[in-house]
Amino acid sequence: MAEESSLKHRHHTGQNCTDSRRHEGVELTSDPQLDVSGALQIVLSDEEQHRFSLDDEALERMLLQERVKDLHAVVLSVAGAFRKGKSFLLDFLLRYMYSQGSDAWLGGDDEPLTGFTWRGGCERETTGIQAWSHVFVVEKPDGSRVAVLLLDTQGVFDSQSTIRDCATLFALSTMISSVQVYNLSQNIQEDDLQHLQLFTEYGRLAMEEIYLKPFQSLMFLVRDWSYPYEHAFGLDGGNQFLEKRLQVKQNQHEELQNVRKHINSCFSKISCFLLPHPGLKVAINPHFDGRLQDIDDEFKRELVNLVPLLLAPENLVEKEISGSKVTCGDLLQYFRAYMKIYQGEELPHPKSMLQATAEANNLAAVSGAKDLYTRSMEQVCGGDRPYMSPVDLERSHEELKQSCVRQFCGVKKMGGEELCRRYQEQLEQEIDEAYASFLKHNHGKNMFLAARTPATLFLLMLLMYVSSVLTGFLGVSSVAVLCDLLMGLVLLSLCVWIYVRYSGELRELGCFIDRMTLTLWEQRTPRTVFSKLLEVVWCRVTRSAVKRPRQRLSSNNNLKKRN
Ligand SMILES: Nc1nc2c(ncn2[C@@H]2O[C@H](COP(=O)(O)OP(=O)(O)OP(=O)(O)O)[C@@H](O)[C@H]2O)c(=O)[nH]1
Ligand SMILES: [Mg+2]
Repeated sequence: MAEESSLKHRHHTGQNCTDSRRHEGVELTSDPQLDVSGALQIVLSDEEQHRFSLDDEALERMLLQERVKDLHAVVLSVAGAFRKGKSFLLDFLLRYMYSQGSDAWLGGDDEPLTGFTWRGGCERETTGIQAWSHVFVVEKPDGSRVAVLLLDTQGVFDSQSTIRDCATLFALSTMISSVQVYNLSQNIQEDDLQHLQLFTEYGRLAMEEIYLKPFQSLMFLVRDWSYPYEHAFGLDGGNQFLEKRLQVKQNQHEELQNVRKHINSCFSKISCFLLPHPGLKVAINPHFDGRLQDIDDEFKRELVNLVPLLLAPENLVEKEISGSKVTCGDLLQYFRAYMKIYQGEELPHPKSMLQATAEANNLAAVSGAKDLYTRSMEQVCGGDRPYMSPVDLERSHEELKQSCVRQFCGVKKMGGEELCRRYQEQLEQEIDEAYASFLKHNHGKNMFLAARTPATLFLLMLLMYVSSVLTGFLGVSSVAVLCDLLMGLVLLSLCVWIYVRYSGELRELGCFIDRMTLTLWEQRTPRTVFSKLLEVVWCRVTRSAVKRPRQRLSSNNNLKKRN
């Protein structure tokens, strides 16, 4: 515990800026609400729920101060993997901002480094997004005044964050900043580019309007660069190296080309700076507290070149959204809007490479097996096949379902048993849904079922006609007229139904008539009438058939008797 506290160099109070100083181009006025400057936690992370929230009040206090709220904002953020010296670097940027104009901005040899919390050790330090509470007001060479904000972000790929957490924070800081420093160690690896592609795509997805390029300036900052004999330290060497790394070549694999094209299409300006190793005291001494005397000269030399490149008044890049410059007041609104999108559930969840690949494998296998089922069922009962008995259809479905599931299980897939079982259930469900649709289609081919509506209507008409004749004959003319009217209505419905079936128009009306007749059919009235009629006719036919032989028999008997 004691060792841990000695490792930490917490400097929350940072530089007290209650004094009013003015150096070339930088104005440090007293801050009435934020009397002591420090790191302000503007995005808080909920470890258990893996959710982020905005400290609206803190952000409002910072961005809506009278002296900055209407000034165009310059937002510099540092993001990248955890434990790679991001907060450490930001503290040098703070030193520059507090003492700009002075050549000795780097500070005294035995001055501990203060500002954003940094420390040695292997566990992560910064969480969520922190902003330096003092917003610097800088006068640019053209006379305009801008507000400069510095952001420190949680390092990605720590052992407690999901890919979605990392993507959310990286995307948020890229969307909000005008200059994003992508802090890398030793080299620019392909996975660094792939992650940048994933995170920026996640950011792009959340932006409503995309004006040419969604993000502004990106600087790859390669720490501990060990190959100065190939590409010299600094910006020129870095840009040469980056040009080589981001080059799209004809003979390159499409996957490599896509990553590069994507990164180039996302940022208006991309640069790279190669920074030397700061020395072993910085890297491994647990008592190192940031004193310049413990840092290698070469590192300090390059730091003096790097920091003004980012923060000198002539190099400041104002934040633009959809092509127009954004004030600190506007920035607050954008921050709120972006945060809301990431808190919602509309965006897809970025996944780890294995999980995404495993899901893709399983989905492809599901799709292949379902295709096989559909093709085979088309052959059994497709559109050009005649009506099939439902029992036979169900038998074919069961057989095909089993063989499709077998095919799905036979395909080699990543992700293990559990994932495979989940996708097998999905396949079975999709097959069952497809079967329900085939069943309906087959049902529709049944001629008798198709003729149900006209048959019912015809029967109704006949019924009305008979009733009308009978009641007319008995002298109940009002009922006879009612029957005639009903018969006319049924005839009209029949004509409309035929028209709908023929033209394909007014389908809603056709469905309504079908529903009505189906209700009647289910009431069994027409069916009963129809079967009764059949019964009567049948009885008459059979009775006359029985009578005739009997008559013949009795006349024969009579003849016999007479004889
Ligand atoms: N090798 C190396 N170490 C550095 C460099 N800069 C700083 N460090 C050391 O890296 C360690 C971590 O520094 P931090 O600034 O806290 O790192 P961070 O990236 O902010 O870490 P998280 O907040 O956990 O994401 C400290 O011990 C620093 O002394 C560098 O350029 N190279
Ligand atoms: Mg940090």
